[in-house]
Amino acid sequence: MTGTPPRLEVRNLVRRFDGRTVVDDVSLTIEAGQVTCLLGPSGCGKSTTLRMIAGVDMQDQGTIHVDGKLICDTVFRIPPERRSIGLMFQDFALFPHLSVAENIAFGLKGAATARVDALLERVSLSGFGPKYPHELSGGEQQRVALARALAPSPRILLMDEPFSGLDERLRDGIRDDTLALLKEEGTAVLLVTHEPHEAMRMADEIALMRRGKIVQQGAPYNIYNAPVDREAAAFFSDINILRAKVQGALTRTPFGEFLAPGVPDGTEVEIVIRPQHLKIDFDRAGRGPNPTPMDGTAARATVERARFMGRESLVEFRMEEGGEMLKATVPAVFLPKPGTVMWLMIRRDRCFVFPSNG
Ligand SMILES: Nc1ncnc2c1ncn2[C@@H]1O[C@H](COP(=O)(O)OP(=O)(O)OP(=O)(O)O)[C@@H](O)[C@H]1O
Repeated sequence: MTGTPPRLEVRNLVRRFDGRTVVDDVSLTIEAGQVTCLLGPSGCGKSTTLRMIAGVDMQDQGTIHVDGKLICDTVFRIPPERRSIGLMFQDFALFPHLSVAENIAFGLKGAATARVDALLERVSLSGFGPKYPHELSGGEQQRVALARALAPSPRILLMDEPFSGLDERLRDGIRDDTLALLKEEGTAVLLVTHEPHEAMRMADEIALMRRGKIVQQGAPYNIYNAPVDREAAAFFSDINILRAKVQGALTRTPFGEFLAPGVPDGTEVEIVIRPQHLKIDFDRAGRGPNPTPMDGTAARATVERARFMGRESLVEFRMEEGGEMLKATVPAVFLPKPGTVMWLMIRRDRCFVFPSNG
């Protein structure tokens, strides 16, 4: 790799309000042309992190660098308007008394017409320049806000829940269009969201945040398929949990043994299984499918409930051994009658074993 510094580098940011640590030692780097999603539940400190990077709030500890240059520590501080950082918020915050063209030109110096026209065309709003924000639909306002944020070609764009004000059915299309434009512009983007689906759709990298800390960071595939703990797994989908005790670095379940290396004997562990990783097979006169190394042992279970969810069916089973309830999703119409005996297997490579949190 070349020695080019990252576009944005945040090191060890801490922010306290009334003695409570709301952002707790957050570090992040974002490269040019990369979209990073700061993902976490409401109140975990995402917006506060963004506000410090924007310069509208100040950290109690830590540093922020852009292209290797210090823009803020606890003593030195470049004001927000000189950071070359663009902002886009949930409510779009367009100036109501300015036309669309004036809104987009707002952060530009000198002759701006060519850039405004090019951006209007790029967001499919050619001819909308003289209109006013109140004359636009939510989706059109979003595109104007995006064009305005990108007009001065900021080094970094910070986006705080930029799609949450939009009609659910329009959101995915708008997300895709927005992503395409962000990639063309080559800006480094930090996007705050509480929606895993949005992060999976938009992000090159996800930083998963919880109670002020980044608990895991990586490509969406890795975050989904190698979660650091049960909470991280549960943030992305419904999960099933099987509890079992460890004996000799192994734990026994109805689905066979699982490795639990380094876990002391007698410790309770949780085996986490996503509903789509349960495989269902029919009972053949009391016999089930033969075990494979990938799927391990099959276990008998009885259907308790089956519901059609539109894209998939959700089937709830009670395990014969142990009596635990497990949910399975099937990508089709599959509605077995309650009481039906079936066999379940699990994708062993997609299960996670974590020490029990009690
Ligand atoms: N100026 C402030 N004074 C006191 N407490 C604050 C202030 N700003 C934020 N907080 C608190 O800090 C915590 C984190 O807030 P923040 O807005 O960063 O979370 P968030 O993850 O962005 O959540 P949301 O998505 O709900 O906005 C919250 O408990 C909030 O009440």
